[in-house]
Amino acid sequence: MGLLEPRRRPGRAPALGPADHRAAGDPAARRTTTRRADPTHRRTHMSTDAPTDRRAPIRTLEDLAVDGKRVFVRVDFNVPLDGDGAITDDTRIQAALPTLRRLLDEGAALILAAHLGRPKGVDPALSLAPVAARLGELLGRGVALSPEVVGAESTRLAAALEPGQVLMLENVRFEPGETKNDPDLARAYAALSDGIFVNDAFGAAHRAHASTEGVAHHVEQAAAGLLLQGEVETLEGILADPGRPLVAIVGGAKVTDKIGVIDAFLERADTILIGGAMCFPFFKAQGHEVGSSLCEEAGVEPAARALRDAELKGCRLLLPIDLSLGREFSATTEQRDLDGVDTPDGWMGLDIGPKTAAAYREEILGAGSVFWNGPMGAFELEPFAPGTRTVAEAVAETEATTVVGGGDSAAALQQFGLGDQVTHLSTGGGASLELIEGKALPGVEVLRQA
Ligand SMILES: Nc1ncnc2c1ncn2[C@@H]1O[C@H](COP(=O)(O)OP(=O)(O)O)[C@@H](O)[C@H]1O
Ligand SMILES: O=C(OP(=O)(O)O)[C@H](O)COP(=O)(O)O
Repeated sequence: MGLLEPRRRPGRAPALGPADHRAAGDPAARRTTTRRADPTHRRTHMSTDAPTDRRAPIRTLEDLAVDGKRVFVRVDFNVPLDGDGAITDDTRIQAALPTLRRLLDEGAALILAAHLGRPKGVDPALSLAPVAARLGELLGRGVALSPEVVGAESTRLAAALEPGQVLMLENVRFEPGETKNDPDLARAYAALSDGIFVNDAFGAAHRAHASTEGVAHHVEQAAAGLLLQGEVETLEGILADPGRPLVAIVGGAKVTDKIGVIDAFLERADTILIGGAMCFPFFKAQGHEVGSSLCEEAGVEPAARALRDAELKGCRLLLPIDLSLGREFSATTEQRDLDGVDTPDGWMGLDIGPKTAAAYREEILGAGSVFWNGPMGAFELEPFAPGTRTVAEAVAETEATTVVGGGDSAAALQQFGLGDQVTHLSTGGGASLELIEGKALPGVEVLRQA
């Protein structure tokens, strides 16, 4: 995703859907094992190797005393802007409101820190001014913006704060020490507060930066905000104790970026549904023709290994059985359906076909829990949106617990007007994937109780 592009909810007895019957009798379904999803099935290793089992709990707002205190709050307000610098999607600002309102209601004054884009030094186009203005509207109170990140002016403005007031610092990435996790900068952040740090920036929790990780070492109290806490609990929950069957849908463009996620789900999921350009390295590994489809060469070997691992681990890894083809990556390109997956020369697969979409829909409707990351095709091109739309509608419709891991799948859900019909729509793309992979997120680890 581009820097300023959009960032982008009980289980039922899972009946075997028609897709199971069709696929079980149909070698073209390319499932690598024939084991059926069994709702009573719990892998024994589930309880032993969930990535977070051994970690201490995270400190939360319950652990803080903020009345009459100035609190340094890190939020992820990395929102998309249009060419005129106007915010086109304020989801991330809205998502932080419960934390901010609660701290204000408890008598705190807030010093907010956030990044926008990836500036190299000060860049007026990436000022947080429009964000401060929008936050002020949403909170119904003024939000002052310091013209700098740290320095005499920020110190003066922070010192003058009364309970209930909000000060936003300029884009923390205007300071070169931010992304280097410079301890002096981290100390300067802490000094603006009364020794209290709240991290609610889940989308940036995979970054060990001065305002996400470093500052926590220089305050007396550090805790997770409600958003970060909810994100971590939900994502860890779907790994540790998912409703069965657990169906993971992995799409998008690059296997190499998401092989860690596929590996994590090979250990835990009952079924993995592969879509998007992600399927072509799998097809290549199986000896199929991919035509001029986007097929990441470096993904072929990991895909072959994932196919072998799926057999070994008894995870159903399903690949498309039909495709929607175009001549080129364009909304106006010549289009045809392919019943099968051997893509002819001069054509590229730009979406899963209707049979695949219908089969994936049945898997999702029969799931106890669903995790989705990555679109099923080039959904931003209307002719190639139907596969992603069918999956999005099934994710919205299923009674399963549904977790969508940010990024383009979250954008797709919003595009189809279904963003509010899932159990959990993550505000973090990279952060949610790293957490699912079992990686430690620095911005979360630093909040664990000693
Ligand atoms: N078959 C395909 N061919 C080309 N591009 C595709 C195809 N399927 C999906 N894509 C592209 O993949 C991109 C999203 O991939 P990715 O960044 O991996 O997803 P996410 O942001 O959800 O992690 C979209 O821009 C979409 O156009
Ligand atoms: O938008 C973000 O990440 P995401 O695109 O992975 O959801 C976060 O604000 C982190 O931004 P960064 O990837 O510039 O550190």
